[in-house]
Parts: sequence; structure tokens; C-alpha cells
Amino acid sequence: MRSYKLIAPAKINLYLEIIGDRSDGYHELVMILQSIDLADEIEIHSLSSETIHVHCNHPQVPTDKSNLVYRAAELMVKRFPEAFTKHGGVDITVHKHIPVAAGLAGGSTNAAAVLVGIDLLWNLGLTQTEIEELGSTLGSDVPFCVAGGTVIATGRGEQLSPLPSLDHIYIVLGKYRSLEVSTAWAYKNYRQEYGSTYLRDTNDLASRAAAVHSGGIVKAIVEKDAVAIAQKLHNDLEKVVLPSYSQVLHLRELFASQPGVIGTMMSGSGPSVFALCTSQEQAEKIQQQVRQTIPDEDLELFVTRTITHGIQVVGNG
Ligand SMILES: C[C@](O)(CO)[C@H](O)COP(=O)(O)OP(=O)(O)OC[C@H]1O[C@@H](n2ccc(N)nc2=O)[C@H](O)[C@@H]1O
Ligand SMILES: Nc1ncnc2c1ncn2[C@@H]1O[C@H](COP(=O)(O)OP(=O)(O)OP(=O)(O)O)[C@@H](O)[C@H]1O
Repeated sequence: MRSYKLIAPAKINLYLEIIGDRSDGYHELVMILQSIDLADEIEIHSLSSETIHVHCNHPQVPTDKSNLVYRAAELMVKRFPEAFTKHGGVDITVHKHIPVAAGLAGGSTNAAAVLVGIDLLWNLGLTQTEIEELGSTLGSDVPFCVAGGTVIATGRGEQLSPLPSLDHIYIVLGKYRSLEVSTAWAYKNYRQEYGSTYLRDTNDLASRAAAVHSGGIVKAIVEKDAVAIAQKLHNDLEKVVLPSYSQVLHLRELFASQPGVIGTMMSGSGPSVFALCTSQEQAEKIQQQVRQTIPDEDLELFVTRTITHGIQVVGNG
């Protein structure tokens, strides 16, 4: 029986602007997505029987068909039925380190790893673009999770254009274990409050995306100027999430007041909040300082950093 071990990194959103709505109920976005070294490990083994099995060490993560990992495997079975018959089923174990329902694309990156792993297990020889296209049918963040690094994403988040990779910007990340924000809820509330400001014309959408592309944050990324990047962080979803989650707002303010923090923002639909820091040493100091101010064990704090890759294969047998 063959097996692969993969590393599936989380993401943060350095920039998230909602520019329009779509007839499919989703939103037109311009985002800058960034991989970080906080990651889950995925092990995939082939099975002699034609079945899909999922295991996970995290009590909040389902192992049935509602797990994105299961749905990724099911998608591969549906698209490549002959390979499934030839190679058999898959047994997938997810070792969770990324906080769940956190705005860090935890489920999406697990699904991306399963697509990459099954491609290898079944010798399909798919290109990265083909894997990203498969991923886009599972969730808007999945294509980015396959690609990784630093990327500008448009459409509903699935159209990717790579930027020069940012490596080694140190980050403190905080997430209250008991807080979960539904992504659908965040977008729905945003639409209710700000829908009247949306762009409706395709040309306007394209020129807004182009304006971000040629704007300050992309210039700062190209110049690898962490301070300038930090000053231009943006997330429209903060407007609806922060007023409803006072703990998240408080944590964000606490991060922002720490010496050595150059910028702070909520990631995706939250409730994770991150702070960009001047160095690893500073990030560790800030983590300790925040821990002293908020001793609540419900608050998980991580020191992490930006990385330049998405899914990585680290072992096979
Ligand atoms: C918030 C982000 O994580 C930022 O990167 C993404 O935009 C969300 O990505 P995701 O979790 O992969 O999202 P999906 O699983 O595709 O969609 C979850 C829900 O979010 C809303 N959604 C998502 C993406 C998008 N462009 N517009 C939306 O309105 C939809 O209500 C959808 O039902
Ligand atoms: N493999 C998985 N890992 C984590 N959660 C999963 C997984 N599969 C399904 N889920 C379910 O999906 C929900 C969202 O979890 P996830 O960690 O993917 O959110 P997220 O980090 O906010 O994602 P995104 O940033 O893409 O919106 C959880 O409530 C969880 O029960």
C-alpha cells in the first residue's frame, strides 16, 4: 500500500476588498493572500477496498462527508473513476494544528493537500492549474491553498495572480477557541449593510482590481517593505465582524498598542487577528505580553511567519 505525507499551511489575508456581488450569491473580491508556517499534516494511504476513510485528532472537526477532506477525495473519485478502480480507496489522517473556523483556510488547505496527494497516489500527472481548477469547485480559498506564497486573488477568490513571495515576516496570531465566525454570515451581513456601494459593471470591477494591483500594498510587497505593507493592511469584513465580536476587537486593539507591532488586522472572516512584527524576538515578546494581559486559556496565541509555498510533500512510502 502506498502513502504520502503532506504539509498544508494556513493563510492570512493581507488585503480583502469586497467590490461587487455575483449572480451565484458569492461576492467579487480583490484579495492578497499569504501563506504562513502554521500548518496541518495530512497522511494519505491507499486502500485495497474502494472506500474513503477520514480520521482527525481535533474534536471539533467532523470525519464524515461534511469534512472538506472527504469531499476532496470524493471529487477525485468522481472525476477519475478508472484510477479509483485501479488504485483503490484512500485512508486520510488530518493532524490539526491550524485553529478551526478561524479565517485561516484550515479546511481549504486540508482539501488542497488531499487533491495533491491523490494526484500522486494515483499517478494522474495533473498540472498545478488543473489541481487548482478542481479545488475551486470545493471552496473559494482552495486554489490559493494549492498554489501558496503571496498571491493577488480576484473573482470569488479563485482567480490567482502570483506576487513576489514574502518570506520571514514574523507574525503573532490570536484566536479565541470558543469563538467561531461563519463566513457566509459575514458576507451576508456585509451585503446587507454595504451592498448599495457595490460595482455592477464588469469594466468597473476589472479596473478596481487593476487599481489594487498597481496600488500601494502591491508596490510595498514588490519592494519587500514590511512596514509599508503593514500600513496598508485592509479587510472589509472587519466592518461587520468586529462590532459583533468585542473580544476580537479588544485583541486587535491590544496587538496594535504593543511596541514592535507594525500593523494588525483580522484574517478573512475572522475571528483570528494577526499582528505583523519587526522581528521574531519582538513577536515572541509580544506573545508573552499579550498572554500576561489576557491570561484566559480560551485565547490561543501563535508566533508564526510568512512562507513562500503552498502544499508540500514531505514523505512517501
Ligand atoms: C473569507 C475568505 O476566507 C477570505 O480568503 C474567503 O473569501 C472565503 O473562502 P471559503 O471559506 O473557501 O469560501 P467558500 O466555501 O467558497 O464560501 C463560503 C461562503 O462564503 C460566502 N462567500 C465566499 C466567497 C466569496 N467570494 N463570496 C461569498 O459570498 C458565500 O456565502 C459562501 O457560501
Ligand atoms: N478538514 C477540516 N478542517 C477544519 N474544519 C473543517 C474541515 N472540514 C470541515 N470543517 C468544518 O468547516 C468549518 C470551517 O472550518 P475552517 O477551519 O475551514 O474555517 P476557516 O479557517 O474560517 O476557513 P476559511 O478561511 O476558508 O473561511 C468548521 O466548522 C469545521 O467543522
